Amino acid sequence: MYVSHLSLLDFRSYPSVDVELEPGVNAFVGANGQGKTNLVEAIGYVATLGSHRVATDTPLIRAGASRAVVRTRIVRGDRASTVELEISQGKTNRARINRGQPGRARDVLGILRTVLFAPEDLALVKGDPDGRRRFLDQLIVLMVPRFAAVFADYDRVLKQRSALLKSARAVRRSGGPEAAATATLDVWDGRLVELGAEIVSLRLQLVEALRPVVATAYELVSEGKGEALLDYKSSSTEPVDNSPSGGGSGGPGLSRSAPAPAASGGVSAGDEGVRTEAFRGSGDSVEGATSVAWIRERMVAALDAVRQQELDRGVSLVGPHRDDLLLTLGGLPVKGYASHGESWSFALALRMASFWLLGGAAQLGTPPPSAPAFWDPDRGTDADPVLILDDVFAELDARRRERLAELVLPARQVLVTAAVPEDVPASLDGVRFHVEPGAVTRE
Ligand SMILES: Nc1ncnc2c1ncn2[C@@H]1O[C@H](COP(=O)(O)OP(=O)(O)OP(=O)(O)O)[C@@H](O)[C@H]1O
Repeated sequence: MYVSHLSLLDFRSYPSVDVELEPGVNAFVGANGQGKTNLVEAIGYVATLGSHRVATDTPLIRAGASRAVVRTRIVRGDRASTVELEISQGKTNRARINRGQPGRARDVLGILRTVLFAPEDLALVKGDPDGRRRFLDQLIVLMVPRFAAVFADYDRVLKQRSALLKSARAVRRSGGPEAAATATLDVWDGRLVELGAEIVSLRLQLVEALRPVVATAYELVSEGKGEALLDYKSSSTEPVDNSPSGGGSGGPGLSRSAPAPAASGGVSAGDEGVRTEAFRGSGDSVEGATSVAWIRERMVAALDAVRQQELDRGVSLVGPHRDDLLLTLGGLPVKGYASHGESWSFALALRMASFWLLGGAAQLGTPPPSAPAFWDPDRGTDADPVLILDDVFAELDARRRERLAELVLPARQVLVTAAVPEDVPASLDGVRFHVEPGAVTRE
């Protein structure tokens, strides 16, 4: 697929702009702060309904305006769709597809797929677990848009449950009775487990599918220096982390998980908890430990074990919001051990692997990787995502620049931003645009 037209109204620094794009490479070049990232951020927003730079929508609306509009034309095979998104201050965002009636923004998910590389990706490997959870969840929604509702429901339940825990703590501190709050807590626990187990299961399946692809991508990006491994660490089966940010190394408080059921091929979660690494290369044995029913069981037990701690602290300690994607290189954690260059290569490998998994591998002429079990990929119909490389080449040395350029070149469409023309590798030949405040001119 590719984006053939982008039109912005009051989005970031643009009062109004129209850009015709081509399949292949489109490079946006201009000095710092001219609005290059704003353009690709808008395209990424149409695919994910989120920005790679900010967590809320307000900064996306031009200062002084009350709403922003992003309109794109997306070509897939011999079909074209128009998607128009209205981002409003203090109101629900709306979407129009093919100039139809305005509807829910969420309905546009799945029409455009993008994989975006940006300097912010370094935080994906070096930062808090939150970014890595978002990486997994965003990829799941790109594959199966309807799961966006599961994530949204989980967030809502988590908020309600956490508020309840806080008020129970306050009642208790003032010497009041806790019984009413804990009875309501049981109801929220049911919803938390139901939705949480589904999310953990999806993530485990995705990690399983990503693992070999990330290893290959890392080998290609770094030219074979070290083995890149992924592993999923679940708070539902691991000891609870008592640190304020959560998701770090385990601390005391929760008994170790029981072995997986016989249906899982006898794989013991044991000291490893639900660590997908335990299932590497073990064929169908991963199914038992990724089954929603099995995870649900573990989550119920984990919640039971931490109930008192949760009431003491007023915080939800178990569930996918406390999990992490563990990244290791040559047996050592990336965070805290890997060099700057190695961390960068790992981040690039995660994005490259996402691109291949979403269908980009077809362009490379290599066999497509195995899809996660929850996804039935629609390969072969121009499904490969649009690749966005935002300010990435300036961060890489000459060899890795060429390496990355080689890998992305076969993609159906690549959008590149760079402050100076020399930052775009010569092999990425295509259309160039000059960007200056409020205007984008094709060269
Ligand atoms: N909501 C907004 N309203 C008005 N201007 C905004 C808004 N958000 C960002 N800007 C402006 O947009 C500009 C940044 O644009 P952008 O991040 O696209 O720059 P860039 O060309 O990618 O720069 P660099 O090369 O430094 O990464 C800044 O001048 C910033 O003040």
